[in-house]
Amino acid sequence: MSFQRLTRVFGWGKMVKALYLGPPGTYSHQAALQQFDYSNEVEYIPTSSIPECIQKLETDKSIDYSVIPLENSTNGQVVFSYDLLRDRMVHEEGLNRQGNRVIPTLEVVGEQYVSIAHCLIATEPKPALGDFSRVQIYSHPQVWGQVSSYLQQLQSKFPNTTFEKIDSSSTSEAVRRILNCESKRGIIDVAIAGEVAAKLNKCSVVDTGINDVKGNTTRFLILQRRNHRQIVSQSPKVSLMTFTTKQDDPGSLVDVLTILKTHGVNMCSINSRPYNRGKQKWQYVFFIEYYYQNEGHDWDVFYQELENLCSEWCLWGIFPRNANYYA
Ligand SMILES: O=C(O)C(=O)C[C@]1(C(=O)O)C=C[C@@H](O)C=C1
Repeated sequence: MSFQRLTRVFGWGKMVKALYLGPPGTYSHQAALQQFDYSNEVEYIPTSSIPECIQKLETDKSIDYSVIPLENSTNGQVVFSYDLLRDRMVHEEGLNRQGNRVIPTLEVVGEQYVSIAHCLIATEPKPALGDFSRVQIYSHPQVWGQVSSYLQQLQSKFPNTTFEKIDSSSTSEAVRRILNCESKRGIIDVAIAGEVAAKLNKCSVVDTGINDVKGNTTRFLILQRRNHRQIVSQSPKVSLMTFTTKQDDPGSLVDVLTILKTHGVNMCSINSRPYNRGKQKWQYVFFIEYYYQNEGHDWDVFYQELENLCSEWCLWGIFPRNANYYA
């Protein structure tokens, strides 16, 4: 949605405030910039964690949007984000419920796709990694599954060096951390992040294009507080829904998915996350996305059939399919 349209939604001149996983230079930062056309009329506010992106949007009425990573094309779900949505359907106290339907405080209004080009980053231009007994590599935990081959190659290249992965709250935070590490004999601190994070922190890019898979892409969701105003868009629209099945009987999931089939609704993704309902283990919240064809479709009947088969269900939003989905 263009920034001009945003100002129409919010009234001319109101500064739009958008949260992202910071500090500046993260891929989440890139996603926020893409969403708002790099406009300098938007205040991009870094947070220290993905949960903070959601919690602040829910509680601070001055915040308009939040951008969170949802999944990566190489190593799948960003479980931190999935679990935030899951918990807002099944675990939150005082849920706003209408029957089995949960009406969350937030809604999904958009998506962004960011090309992930990881680099190995150091505080010096060409460190001789093999000269160190230990290389401490900092990055966001989601990154390790995107560079596993590269890390194996490093270990093969320097068999006498120990490579240790250290989780950071984000890729750009990882770069900041190596700037603040005190030097220890025989140990070097490096980070894996994007080139922008290296430049913003005046660090050196030691290796580029270290993703296991070329075209590595992370998908982000754009959320706002639910304002009941449906921002209609021309492009194909996608609905994101979470649900749990009433029964554990064989076919209970199929029965729910059959509702989509009988209504001719095209599902484009399905995921699940575990949750514990009381003492029962191995219960799942399902996440489905489907194309929202609203030409004269009787969605009320569709929702009523879901109501009959689901213990909880939650429509998180109907939002435009970003053209980069097809890239
Ligand atoms: O740390 C960042 O730069 C983020 O934006 C987070 C995140 C993620 O959680 O997946 C985003 C894109 C990449 O997959 C790596 C990390």
